[in-house]
Amino acid sequence: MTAAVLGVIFHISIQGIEFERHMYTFLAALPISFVAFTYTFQTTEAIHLGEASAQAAIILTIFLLALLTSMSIYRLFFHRLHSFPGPHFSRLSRIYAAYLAAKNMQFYRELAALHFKHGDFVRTGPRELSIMRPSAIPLIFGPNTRCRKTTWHSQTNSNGDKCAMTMTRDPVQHRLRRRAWDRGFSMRALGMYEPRVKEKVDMFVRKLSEMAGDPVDVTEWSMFLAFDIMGEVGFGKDFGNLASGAAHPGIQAIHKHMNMMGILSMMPWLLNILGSIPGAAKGFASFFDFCGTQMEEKARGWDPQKEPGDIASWLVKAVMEKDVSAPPTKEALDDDSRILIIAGSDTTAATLTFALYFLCKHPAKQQKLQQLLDDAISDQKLWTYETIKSVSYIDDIINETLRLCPPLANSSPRETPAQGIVIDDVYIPGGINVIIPVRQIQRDPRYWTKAEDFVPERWGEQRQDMKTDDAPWLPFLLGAHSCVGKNLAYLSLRTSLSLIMLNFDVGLALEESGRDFINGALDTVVLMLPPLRLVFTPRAPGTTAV
Ligand code: HEM
Repeated sequence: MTAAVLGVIFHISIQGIEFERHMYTFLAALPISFVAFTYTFQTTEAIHLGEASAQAAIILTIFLLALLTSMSIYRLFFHRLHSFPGPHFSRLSRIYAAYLAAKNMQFYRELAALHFKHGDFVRTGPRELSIMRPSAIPLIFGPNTRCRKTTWHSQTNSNGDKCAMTMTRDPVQHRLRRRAWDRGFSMRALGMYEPRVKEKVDMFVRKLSEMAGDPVDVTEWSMFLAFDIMGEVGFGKDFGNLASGAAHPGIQAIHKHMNMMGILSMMPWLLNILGSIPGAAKGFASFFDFCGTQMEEKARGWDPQKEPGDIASWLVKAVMEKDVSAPPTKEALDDDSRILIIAGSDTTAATLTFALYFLCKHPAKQQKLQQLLDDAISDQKLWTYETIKSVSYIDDIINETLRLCPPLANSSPRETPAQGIVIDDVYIPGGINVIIPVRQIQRDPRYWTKAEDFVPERWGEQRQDMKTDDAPWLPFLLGAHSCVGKNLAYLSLRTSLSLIMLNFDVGLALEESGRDFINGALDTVVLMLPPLRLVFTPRAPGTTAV
C-alpha cells in the first residue's frame, strides 16, 4: 500500500519538472533500490536472500505500477491537452509516435493522415501537438516568439556547454554562438567559397559526361557532390567522394544509423540515455571520430595571420581568440563539426535530386530553363555565378522543389511558454511541445493553388495570381534558429542546376518510372531518398552553350 501511495506521490512531484532529462538517473536508481531493499529486508527481518529479493521486487513493481497507472489516468483524462484530438495511444506515451515513425519510416505521411482525420491540431504525444495553421508559424518560430527549444534538443547532451550551437536551448547562448557561424556564412566568406563550389560541380559534370547515356543513380551522386562541397567549404578538405565514386566511410557510418535516429528522435530521452551508456552509441563512433579529427587538424593548422578559408576555421578562430561566440568546450566544438556535415550535405543533396526528378517529369520546364540559361550565357567559358544568379527561374525551381519536398519534412519541436499561446482562437497551454508539419502545410490546398503540382512559375510571373506570398513556406524555418547555411545551399544548387542544364538533357532511365523514388523517401530527421536512375545526354551542338 505504501509503495502504491509513493508511486502516486512521485508522479505528482515530478509534474513541474522536465522529467525526461532525469530518466537515466531514474532508471539507474531502480536496480540500486532493488539491491538496497533486498539488503534491508535481509538484515532487518532476518530472512534469506531469495525471500528478501522477492519482497523487494514486489515493492518496486507496485511502486512502478502505481506510477504508470497514475500517469496514464492523468494523461488520458486530466492532462491540459485532453481536449485535443489524436490517436488514443499517443495520449499515453510517445512510444506510439515512435511506432508510427518506425512503421514505414515515413512519419510525414502518418502525420498527414492524422491531420486529415483529426483536423489542424493533433495530439501526437502526451504533451505533443502538431499544428497545421499558418498563423502558428510566427508565434512558434518568429523573431519575437516566447517558445523555446525542448528535450528533443537535449538528445545528444543536455548540457548546453557540451552540445552543438543548434542544440543549445538557452536563447542567449544560442545567439552568441550563432555569431561564430554567421561569420562563416557572410557574403565575403561566400564569395571565397564560390569558385571552390564551382570546381566541385565541374568535376561532377565531368563524371556525368563519362557516364553519359548510361543510367546514373542521382541520389548517390548528388550525395557525393554535396559531401565534397561540404568537405571543401566546411573543412577545406577533399572528402574524395566524386573522385572515387564511392561514399566516404564517415558518411556511410552516419547513413547506416539514420533510421534509428528517425525513430528514436520521437523519444529524445531514450537517445539521451543511450548516449549516456558507455558503448551504446558505438555505431556512430567512426563518424564522431572522423568529425573530431577534422576539428583537431583545423586547430593544429591554425594560423592567426590568415583569414579563415572554411566554416570550421571560423569556429576554431572563435575558440583560439576566446571570443564570446566560441563553442565553450571541446565536446561542443566536435558536435558543431557533426552538425556542419549533416546539416549541409543531406539537405542540399536531397534538394538537387528532387529538383532533377521534377525537371525530368516536366520536360517543358527543363527546356524553358535551358533556353533561359542559353540566353544568359552564350559561351560556357563565360559562366559566372553573377550571371546565372540573374536567371531567376533557377530559384523558382529550387523554391518549388523545397515546397513539395522539404528535406526536413517536419519542424523540430518548440515548447510553449508557461502562460501558453493562442493560435487563431485556440488556446495552447504552457509546457507543450509543438511542431509544424512543414511538408503538409506546404501542400495544403487551402493556401496553395494547384497544391500538389510542380509549378515553378508560382514563384515568378504567377506570383500574384497564385498568392504565393500569402502561403506558408518554411523549408529553412525562420527566426533566430533558421538555417544558417541557406545562402550556401542556394549557391550550391544554382551552380549545380545551371551547369547540369547547360550541358545535358536529363531524362528518366528506361526502367525508371520515378514512382518508388517519389513515394519512398524515408523520414530520418533529414529525408533519405531511394535511388533515382537518370540518363544524362550531352546537349546537341547548337543547343548547348559549351
Ligand atoms: C536545401 C538545403 C537546406 C535546407 C532545406 C535546410 C534546412 C534547415 C532547417 C529547416 C533548419 C532548422 C532546423 C531546426 O532547428 O528545426 C536548418 C538549420 C541549420 N542549417 Fe540548414 N538547410 C539546408 C542547407 C544547409 C547548409 C548547406 C548548411 C551548411 C552547413 C546548413 C546548416 C544549418 C545549421 C548549422 C543549422 C542550425 C541553425 C541554428 O540552429 O541556428 N544548412 N536548416
